[in-house]
Amino acid sequence: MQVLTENILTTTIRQRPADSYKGTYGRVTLIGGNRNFGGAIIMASAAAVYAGAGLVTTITDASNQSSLHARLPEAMFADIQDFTQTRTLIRHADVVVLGPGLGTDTAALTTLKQAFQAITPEQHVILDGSAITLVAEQHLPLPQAHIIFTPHQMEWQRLSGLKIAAQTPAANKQAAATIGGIVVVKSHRTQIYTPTNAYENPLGTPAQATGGMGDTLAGMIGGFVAQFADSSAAVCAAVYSHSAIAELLAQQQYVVLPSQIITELPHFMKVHEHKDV
Ligand SMILES: NC(=O)C1=CN([C@@H]2O[C@H](COP(=O)(O)OP(=O)(O)OC[C@H]3O[C@@H](n4cnc5c(N)ncnc54)[C@H](O)[C@@H]3O)[C@@H](O)[C@H]2O)[C@@H](O)CC1
Ligand SMILES: Nc1ncnc2c1ncn2[C@@H]1O[C@H](COP(=O)(O)OP(=O)(O)O)[C@@H](O)[C@H]1O
Ligand SMILES: [Mg+2]
Repeated sequence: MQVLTENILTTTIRQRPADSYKGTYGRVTLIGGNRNFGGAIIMASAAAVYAGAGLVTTITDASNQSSLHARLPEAMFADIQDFTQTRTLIRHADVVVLGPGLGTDTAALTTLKQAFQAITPEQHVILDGSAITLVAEQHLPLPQAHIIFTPHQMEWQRLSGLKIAAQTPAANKQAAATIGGIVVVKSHRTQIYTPTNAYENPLGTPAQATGGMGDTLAGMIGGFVAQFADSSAAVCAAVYSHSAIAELLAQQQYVVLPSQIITELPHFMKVHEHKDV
């Protein structure tokens, strides 16, 4: 298990080329947020925008539209019940983030199945929260794509069948290889399993133990993967940045809110971008 260092930031976060436009930095489509969990998809969407994704579209319950736009006018909105539009928006995306606040009822399951049908093999798909629970409980076949799972330990138990106490690095590595893709097993010391390597994030603080912290990470991963070519490095850099910002804020705060991490992200990325000398 390789322990991540600050090096992952400077090797991954590149200086923006002058000759570029929003299309250069990727289209991210996020799907989630039922009537009760609108905050989850808003935080994930904001994290993707603040991480630097070029274009962000949020597909969510119609009841979340005005809060999304009040909070994040940079994001476009689509109604989660409009499957034709959802299919088109997925087709046009480079990265799809599926699951924050989606819920696990019949409507959520239908949305997830429709989304899976629209996904194409070259796309990067981040499966988080409810999407992982539904895949595990409904034994859903996964679409062909570059899939990144971001389970917390209970979601990882549902997906891998490994009880939390049995989630050792060796067992996790084997389960991740069987499932395929990249797996981010979130805990107070998050581990990342890629097809070729395993990494441990040495950072993180209990000040992060608050609802929405994982939704925020899922959106950050979406934003990083949309911009940086090496997707394993992009995932590692997003995980490291999320915890590093939290640790910085926790020097002065008892609890760190997900939205504070989002606000701090553009400055943090500027400080740690690769400098051409
Ligand atoms: N503001 C919002 O709208 C929020 C929406 N959320 C959404 O709510 C849905 C359900 O997610 P939840 O994770 O709350 O519910 P889950 O039922 O999936 O998981 C929580 C359960 O897992 C257990 N658990 C064991 N180890 C854990 C660990 N290391 N981390 C977290 N839980 C652990 C908890 O004790 C609890 O019983 C997701 O779609 C999520 O995105 C949550 O993110 C909370 C905030
Ligand atoms: N004690 C802790 N130390 C370090 N990181 C933590 C701690 N508690 C939670 N986190 C981090 O917060 C996030 C929680 O994710 P998750 O449970 O999916 O949150 P939510 O679904 O509420 O957004 C993960 O990135 C996890 O690593
Ligand atoms: Mg979560």
